[in-house]
Amino acid sequence: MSKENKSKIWELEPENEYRFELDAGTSLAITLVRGRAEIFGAEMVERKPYLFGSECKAAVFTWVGCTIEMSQPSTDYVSDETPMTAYANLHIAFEQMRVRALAKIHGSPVPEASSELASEPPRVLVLGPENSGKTTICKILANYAVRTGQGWSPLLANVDPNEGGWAAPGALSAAAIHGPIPTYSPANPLGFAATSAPTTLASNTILPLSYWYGHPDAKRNPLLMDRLIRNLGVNIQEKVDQNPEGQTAGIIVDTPSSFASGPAGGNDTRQKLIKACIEAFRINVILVVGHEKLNVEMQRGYGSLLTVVKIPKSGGVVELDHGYRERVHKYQLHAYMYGEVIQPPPGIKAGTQGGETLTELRLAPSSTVINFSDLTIYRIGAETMAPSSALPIGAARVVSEMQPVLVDPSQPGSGLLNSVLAVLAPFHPDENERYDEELLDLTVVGFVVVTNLDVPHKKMTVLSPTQGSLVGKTAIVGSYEWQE
Ligand SMILES: Nc1ncnc2c1ncn2[C@@H]1O[C@H](COP(=O)(O)OP(=O)(O)OP(=O)(O)O)[C@@H](O)[C@H]1O
Repeated sequence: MSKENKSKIWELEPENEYRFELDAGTSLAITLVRGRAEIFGAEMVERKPYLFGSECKAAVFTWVGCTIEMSQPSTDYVSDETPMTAYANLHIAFEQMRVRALAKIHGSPVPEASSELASEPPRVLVLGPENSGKTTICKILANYAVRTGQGWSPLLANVDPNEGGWAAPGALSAAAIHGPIPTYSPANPLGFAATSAPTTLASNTILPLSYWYGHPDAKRNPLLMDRLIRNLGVNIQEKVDQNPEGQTAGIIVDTPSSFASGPAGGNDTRQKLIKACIEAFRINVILVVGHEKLNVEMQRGYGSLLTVVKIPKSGGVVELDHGYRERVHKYQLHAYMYGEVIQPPPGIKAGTQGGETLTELRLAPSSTVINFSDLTIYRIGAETMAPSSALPIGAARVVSEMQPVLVDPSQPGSGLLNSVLAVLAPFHPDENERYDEELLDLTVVGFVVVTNLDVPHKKMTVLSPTQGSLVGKTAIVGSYEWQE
């Protein structure tokens, strides 16, 4: 049998979903042969092979029925039980909020609404336990909004540092979504970002705003999480104030699963972080994915101020274990540096990744040797091996959670080798506007990885996706490491 003959045709009934999971090192191509279909809300174009790789797990859903053809997947099945109707109804409710919000700004008659809240742009917080499909729901809702043809560009904010989003894992970020978000690899879960390759843009590139938290677990440094969430909120609010009309599409916020699990009660860390999100993004709708206790807790805490809706979890969501998540972080950093080009499976000649042709997605990072003194590196809050002279005057060895501590690359145990560093935007040019913790409020301009430390010569080698000079720049190191 020729390799081409291994492809398989599936006929999907209306409202059915074809689900698949790929093993490491394999790729898959799916072609829509007839009918209409979508991948997490992004419509497929007929007769175009869509490639998937890097252990992608996803689904092709159809409202009206379709025929799809695919090359050999690892695990696959069709389900006729999906929560898509519930998600579509949510989208319709949000759409009405957008239309009313826009009418209000234009001074046009506002269609009847049951409450004052319903005439505001939807500002949605998605909460749920691990593997409940939160990120996927955010993607579906954003994709349905851009698909309406009304010109909406909803903001998508990712406050789950474990997710990666458009930047490196460890970042919190937000971006305006102008076109459908493709799903083809967990290395780019929220679509193509321009952060690593401003000159090699895919047509549907996203320009995110990012802050660096630096660790996978939101509870490791809740004070820093709180501050960065509020920074994102302030930044977004500035944009809303400049262009209220452009922001009627609203915002959708994806959260870490740790926000959903833990003891109830107002003083709990996760409660504080949920509150930080609600305040920072001026949330008016909370979606709780398949979690009765959390739903009741949110109803009690916020039900009188905003709308709390419990929504079903999809049976298709895959349980992701720790090993998989670590591999995904590697894929993400590799894709950040080199781009990601999925090799088509045997028999497929030309494929697309989320509708983009492959050649545009390959990058060439640069490896540069710099002096230790060229780049100033800090670690936030953690005790480091820095000499006491590097600590702020009067500070004891125990440092506060928010204290930026200078890292000396020449000290043994600096922890810099193979570390991911977030390079920050410059400090305020006016000395009088500077303040102690300004570092925490600077956005990320890019990421580099320390690939070699030459202590005797006080030099280090860094891998960077762009050629830009690092001299005089400031960077933060967290707990992420990467080796090719
Ligand atoms: N209907 C589906 N069919 C197949 N795979 C799916 C489906 N829905 C989600 N998935 C996959 O399941 C995995 C987990 O989903 P997702 O990332 O949305 O969950 P999450 O709740 O955000 O996870 P986390 O615990 O990281 O916060 C992802 O790989 C996603 O692509």
